[in-house]
Amino acid sequence: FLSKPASVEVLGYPFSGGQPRGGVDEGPEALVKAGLLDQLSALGWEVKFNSQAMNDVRELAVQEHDSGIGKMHKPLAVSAVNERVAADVAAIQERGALSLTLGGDHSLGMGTVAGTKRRFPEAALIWVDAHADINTPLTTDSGNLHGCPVSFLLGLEGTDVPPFNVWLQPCLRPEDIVYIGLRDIDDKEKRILRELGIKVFTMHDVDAHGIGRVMERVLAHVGAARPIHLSFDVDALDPTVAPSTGTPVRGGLTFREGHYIVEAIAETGNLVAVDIVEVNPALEDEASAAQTVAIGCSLSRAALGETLF
Ligand SMILES: N[C@@H](CSCCS(N)(=O)=O)C(=O)O
Ligand SMILES: [Mn+2]
Ligand SMILES: [Mn+2]
Ligand SMILES: [Mn+2]
Repeated sequence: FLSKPASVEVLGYPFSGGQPRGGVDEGPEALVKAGLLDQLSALGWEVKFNSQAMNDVRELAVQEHDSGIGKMHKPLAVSAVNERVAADVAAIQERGALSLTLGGDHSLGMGTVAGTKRRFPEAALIWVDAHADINTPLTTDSGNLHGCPVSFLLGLEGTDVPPFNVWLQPCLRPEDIVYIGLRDIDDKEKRILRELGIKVFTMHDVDAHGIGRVMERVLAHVGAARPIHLSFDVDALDPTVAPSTGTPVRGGLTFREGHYIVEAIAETGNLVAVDIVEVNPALEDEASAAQTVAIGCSLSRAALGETLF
């Protein structure tokens, strides 16, 4: 699906409005400072970094009178930022490049996936996460919109609200999405997942079958000839592996399981978009932050084809 020679356009969105913890907006800068762009060039990719988008989002993130609509926190900021994200990602893919989005919190998935779906309506979505991020404005308890992007993409009840519905139309079908790594799902989210028959591989499945078999099943569900959007929340990894993230949950993916997921997807040659989100360099100690940033870089390299041999 990508024109050759392969070029990757990197978007860094310093956005934290989908959740309450400061620092996740420092994720993009930390990943770039760690040398990610040079690392991707070293893999042979033509790399472009959109620093203008990074600065624009800092402004879009500040919205007046952004007190919640219903229970939602900062809906105006989340909507304004993601409207821009969708346009940026779609434009990158119109140019035949792969889009790599560095977060920032996972509410950015609303924009990145909407952008991919404009260019590739048939795209599949692989959501690697400890959480399902499928709460709606009506089911959320926290009001944090980083727990809701998938419901907006599906157009579930309660998501057809301004300002989101000004720019976002439902663009994802339940059969388009596959989850890997789930282990902290709210009761109302479980009901949604079951009612929609969404494909879910929890940590229990990873334990039972091993990551190799799980990926065979994930890719069989996706199908061999479909563009793939990978949205990777680093909290899918075990907190001992990626400690600096806002909502850590014990019992996560090992370093190798996380990388194998990405390697197996990269191997298909069908990857058109990657999100690496929820890296929060302000959390825990400096060593933990450096470790988490380094893993964000290595997952990005794996997505762009870096292999062990
Ligand atoms: N389900 C919870 C937690 S959501 C965690 C969001 S993320 N993007 O996975 O960190 C909620 O809705 O607040
Ligand atoms: Mn998430
Ligand atoms: Mn998560
Ligand atoms: Mn999180």
